[in-house]
Formats: sequence, C-alpha cells, structure tokens
Amino acid sequence: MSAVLAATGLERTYAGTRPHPWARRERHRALRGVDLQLAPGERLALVGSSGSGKSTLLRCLLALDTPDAGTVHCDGRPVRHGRPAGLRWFRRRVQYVPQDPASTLDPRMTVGALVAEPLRALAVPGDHRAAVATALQRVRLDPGLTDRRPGELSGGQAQRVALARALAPAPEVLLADEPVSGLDLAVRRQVVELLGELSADGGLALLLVSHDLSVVARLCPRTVVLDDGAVVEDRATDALLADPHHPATRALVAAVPRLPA
Ligand SMILES: Nc1ncnc2c1ncn2[C@@H]1O[C@H](COP(=O)(O)OP(=O)(O)OP(=O)(O)O)[C@@H](O)[C@H]1O
Repeated sequence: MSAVLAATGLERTYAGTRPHPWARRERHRALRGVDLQLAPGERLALVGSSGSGKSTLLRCLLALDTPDAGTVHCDGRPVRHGRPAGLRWFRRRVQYVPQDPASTLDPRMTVGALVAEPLRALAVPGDHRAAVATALQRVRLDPGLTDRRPGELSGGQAQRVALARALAPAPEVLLADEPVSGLDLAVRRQVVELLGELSADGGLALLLVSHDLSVVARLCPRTVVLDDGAVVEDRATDALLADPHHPATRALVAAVPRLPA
C-alpha cells in the first residue's frame, strides 16, 4: 500500500555558533538524507537520543520547517510551503499532538472552543458542534467538561483535550511528540491505551516520538532510530528491542527505564 506520509532524502542544516570570533561558523547537519514511510493506519515509533534530530524531522514532516533538500508527500501529493491556505488540505490530513498540552492550550478558551478551533481554522466543512462532540467522545472526555478552561483540568484531561483537538478534523495521520511524558503512571497507561484504540478503530496512522521504550513497545510494531540526523535502524520493534544492531539503539535500550508490567 502506498504511504500516507513519506519523506525522501530530507536534509536540514542549521547555522551553528563560532567557536571564536575569527573562526568560520560551524554548520550542524540536523537531518542527513532521512527517508521515512508511514502506511495508512500504521503505528510507527521514532526514537533517538537527545539532539538526534527527532524534533527537526517532526517539524519538516509537519511543514513547520523547510528542509534544505528532500521532499515530503502526503497521499502521494507533494507538501509545499507557501500561503497557509494552500496547506489546509495537508493540515486536515496530518495533525499534531504536542509534548506539553497544558502549556500549549490557550488558558482563556473553553474545552469546546479549543476543540472547535482547528475546524474553523482549516475551514472543515460540516457541523462543527457535532464534530466537537464526536472528538470528545472518541477521547472519552466527559461532555460536562466542554465549558471548562485548561486551568480547571487535570494533566490527563488536558492531554485528552489536545488529542480531541487533533482528531476533530478527522485526520489520517497523528504525529505525537512525547504524548505521555508529563503524566503520572496510571494516567500514562490510560493515554497509551487510548492512542492504540484510536489508531486501531479509526484507521489512523500514528507517528510517535517517545523516550520510553515500553510505550513504544506497547504501541508501535515498527520503530525508526535516528542518530546524529540519520536513520540507523528501521524495523520491527520487538526484534529491534531484543537484538539492537546499532550502538545508538543499544544505548537507548540500556538507558531507558521501563514501566512496570
Ligand atoms: N533552531 C535551531 N538552531 C540551531 N540548531 C538547532 C536548532 N534546532 C535544533 N538544532 C540542533 O539540531 C540538532 C537536532 O535537534 P533536535 O531538537 O531535532 O533533536 P531531538 O532529537 O528532538 O532532541 P530532544 O530529544 O532533546 O528534543 C541538535 O544538535 C540541536 O542542537
């Protein structure tokens, strides 16, 4: 099956610092020819040590950053930067769940308004009120919370609101950056389960960035490992965890504490 989201040969170089005033500015290659394919409904993990390029890759995949070379395609269509309205088709298909929802949700807005916002911004046709109710139901958020504001929510509830916001436009792909890292263990389990169910029920493809390999193992049958901006492993998660080939993968497996079963 063809990929719902595909990156080919992505390169991203940042202007670095000068080690001293008369030195040449060092450049840092944050992405080095990254290829990545996500099939419809697939759950894929992206792991790597701090600074390996995960956020840069996510930003390029989300068309929030422009790679120096390479392409991103969604449903076979090239994703090009330009006027925001020109990317609406893409933003409806590919949504993002940030790492720390509590700090990204506008504290002045109600839950209902927060979930409706992307529908309005992306000019999604149809009944927005019904779409908000459906999204809240999908993340199992009590409809009684619709008029609450983020400050009145628990961490788990705020994460569900962030998920509902991302799901409201009925995307084909969800990119989630450490979606459970700020949550306590019990809530973390619930959100992990929810992500799995959403993907299984709705045919939603998921690209998950996580430092926690137990979350990765629970959710994602396939894992891509980034090291110094390059993909160094891309294979079945259970095989990768049982027998890590690359030193970077071995270091991740050795270092990450696991959730108790
Ligand atoms: N805006 C920027 N300007 C300069 N260098 C940057 C910028 N953003 C990232 N980098 C550098 O690019 C490299 C990759 O960074 P990136 O944030 O993508 O890694 P990461 O894997 O997401 O790390 P973490 O897990 O700590 O979030 C790092 O060396 C980082 O210092």
